[in-house]
Amino acid sequence: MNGPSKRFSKAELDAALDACAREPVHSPGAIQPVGCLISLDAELGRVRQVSANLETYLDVAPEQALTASARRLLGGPLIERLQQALLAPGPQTRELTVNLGVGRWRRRFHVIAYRSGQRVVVELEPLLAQNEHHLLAVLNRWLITAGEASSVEQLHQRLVEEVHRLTGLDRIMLYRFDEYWNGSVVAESRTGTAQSFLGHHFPASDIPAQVRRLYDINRLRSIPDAAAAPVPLIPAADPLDPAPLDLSPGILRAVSPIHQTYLSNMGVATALSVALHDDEERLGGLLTCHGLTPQRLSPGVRDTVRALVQIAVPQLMLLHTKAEARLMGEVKLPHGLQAEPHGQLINPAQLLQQHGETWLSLFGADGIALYHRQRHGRCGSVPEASDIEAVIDWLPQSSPEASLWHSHCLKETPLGPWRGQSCGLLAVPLPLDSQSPSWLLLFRDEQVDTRRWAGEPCDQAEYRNARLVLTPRRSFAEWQEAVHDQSRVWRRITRRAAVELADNLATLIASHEIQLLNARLRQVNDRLAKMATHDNLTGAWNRYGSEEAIDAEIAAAERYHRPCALLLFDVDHFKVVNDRHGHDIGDQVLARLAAVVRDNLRESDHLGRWGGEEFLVLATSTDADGARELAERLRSSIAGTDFGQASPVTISIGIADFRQGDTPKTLVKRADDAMYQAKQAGRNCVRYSD
Ligand SMILES: Nc1nc2c(ncn2[C@@H]2O[C@H](COP(=O)(O)OP(=O)(O)OP(=O)(O)O)[C@@H](O)[C@H]2O)c(=O)[nH]1
Repeated sequence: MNGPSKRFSKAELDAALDACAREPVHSPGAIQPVGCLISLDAELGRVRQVSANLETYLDVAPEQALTASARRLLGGPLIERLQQALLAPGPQTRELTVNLGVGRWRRRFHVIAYRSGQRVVVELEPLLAQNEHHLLAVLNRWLITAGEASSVEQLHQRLVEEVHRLTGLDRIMLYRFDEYWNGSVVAESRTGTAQSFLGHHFPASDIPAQVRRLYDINRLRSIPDAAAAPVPLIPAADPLDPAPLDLSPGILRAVSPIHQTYLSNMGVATALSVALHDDEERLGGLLTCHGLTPQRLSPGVRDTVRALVQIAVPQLMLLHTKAEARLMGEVKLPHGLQAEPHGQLINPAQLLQQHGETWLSLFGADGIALYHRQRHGRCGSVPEASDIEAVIDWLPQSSPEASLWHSHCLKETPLGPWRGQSCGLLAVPLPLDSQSPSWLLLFRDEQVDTRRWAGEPCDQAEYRNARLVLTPRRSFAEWQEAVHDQSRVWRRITRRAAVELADNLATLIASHEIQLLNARLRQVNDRLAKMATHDNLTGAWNRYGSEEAIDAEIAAAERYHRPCALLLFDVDHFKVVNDRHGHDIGDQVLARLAAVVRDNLRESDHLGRWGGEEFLVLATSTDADGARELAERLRSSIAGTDFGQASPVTISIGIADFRQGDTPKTLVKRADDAMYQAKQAGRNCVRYSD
């Protein structure tokens, strides 16, 4: 930015701005000449102040009015109506239509009455003979047109066009404030003679804070003739109440000289503005109508303009909410998102590889980084990895409890040194309950913004009586200013969507990590279960697992009357193997033997280690003959296997087939007896228990 002024220091300008901000615009002690004003005491008995032009409207000289009673000046019926109206609860201002005066002075007036401190102010504005029946039709039509607008921009445009048609003024503009109260014209409808201000920026000082506050009190400001000389109040100060009369709620309040000059420099003779407040009652913009020649709008037309705006505002909020909801919908993570290959922690880099580009375009960002568990993923224009670390270190100190941090001018923040080519950052912490915080970081590069100002904003002060005062710009010709080191601002809707995305990411990460934890728990449990039922050396069931399997198989055999057999076998002279070759070789023999046996079994048969060098095979759906065949196959396979230095290795097998009434104990006992017989018979053979 070029700095606040080429000619004045910041301190000088700040002082001038301060003085401007203290100008009592709400109590100028004067009114516009399109009507007259009478200030009464709180009881509506005495007249305390009148506008100097009273005679023009009521044919009563101010001096005479000041000595008269309110009843005498305004008539008993009006005073009684005002008393009733002001006593009843309701809006601050009361509006009535009355006939006042006698003879040729009798006229219809629009009356606005309101309390101002301990006084009652009555503003009278003569009514023009206008047929205003069409106003209701305008409102009815607008209710439909406004409701049909499909975007904020379309509704803005329709509003300025509708007001243009209704008022016939030369230029209707919709003016929106940014966060710093600078304004820009976002929609316009005008006649060919009026200069266009569409897209122009106006500095915050054009509508200073105390003027903005007036719009909070009174949403409508009407200036039928900007050049008209203000009409003072007589006497200038109320002798019984020296507090200046606050005219904020009324319609006639005089225009401040600085504003008069401003409008005249702009070529504006008539101005009408209506405030647009957002759902938090913050002044968000103004609908401003300009006429190039002085024109009076009737109270009915003014009220209709105000009503058009009032109808548009909730519709605008609805459209904003819809746009926001659309964006929120788009930051929802796809259902069943393949976050990471099974069994791995969320990898931010991979997540951004999949979705980074989509998110960049949704948020209008140039770079995005996701930081989680000391790892970060990046996509687009993002500062160096070490700079990201510095940013992450600093962020929690900036506002520890905040749901986000953002800047569109990083150069002016402590992150300046690490910003790289990024000028804007929107940082949202992921709401995860973890020791080290996780962040979603959106970056924007510099956007050299060529701002079209209506008039050069820095040429707004001059020395008067050795004091710097703000002056309205003399020229409203377009003036361009290049704004550097800034990105586009992070709008509220974008900020909300980023918080939503961070929430969604946190949910994804948390559920993924819980799944991971569950998978690990399952693995550990499986291992523990295996350890409880299996033998470590051979992979066969251990004694406990074997017993469980025999129990289950006997129960099934009994229930379904299906055969099963138990083969119990023991390595012959295994002690010799250990003694000769050592225990390790003995172990290897057992492991090899189990593998050979397993190779000879069907899926449904089971191998168990009964103890030491004694094994069993539980052969399901196998009768005595099948068991004999299997036993012989096992025996010969072992005898024919090369066990290296421990060879030859042989086994003796005892077989017992299931008989109705068998228990595990009886079945094992018969198999054990048969195996004993095999040993007795010289080993390396099979015996069947009859
Ligand atoms: N290496 C090793 N040896 C084992 C293991 N379990 C039992 N043994 C050994 O196996 C041998 C069994 O010896 P014995 O009961 O006398 O029977 P055997 O020498 O096989 O003789 P028979 O059964 O009568 O043919 C003992 O020396 C045990 O120490 C084991 O897990 N590893």
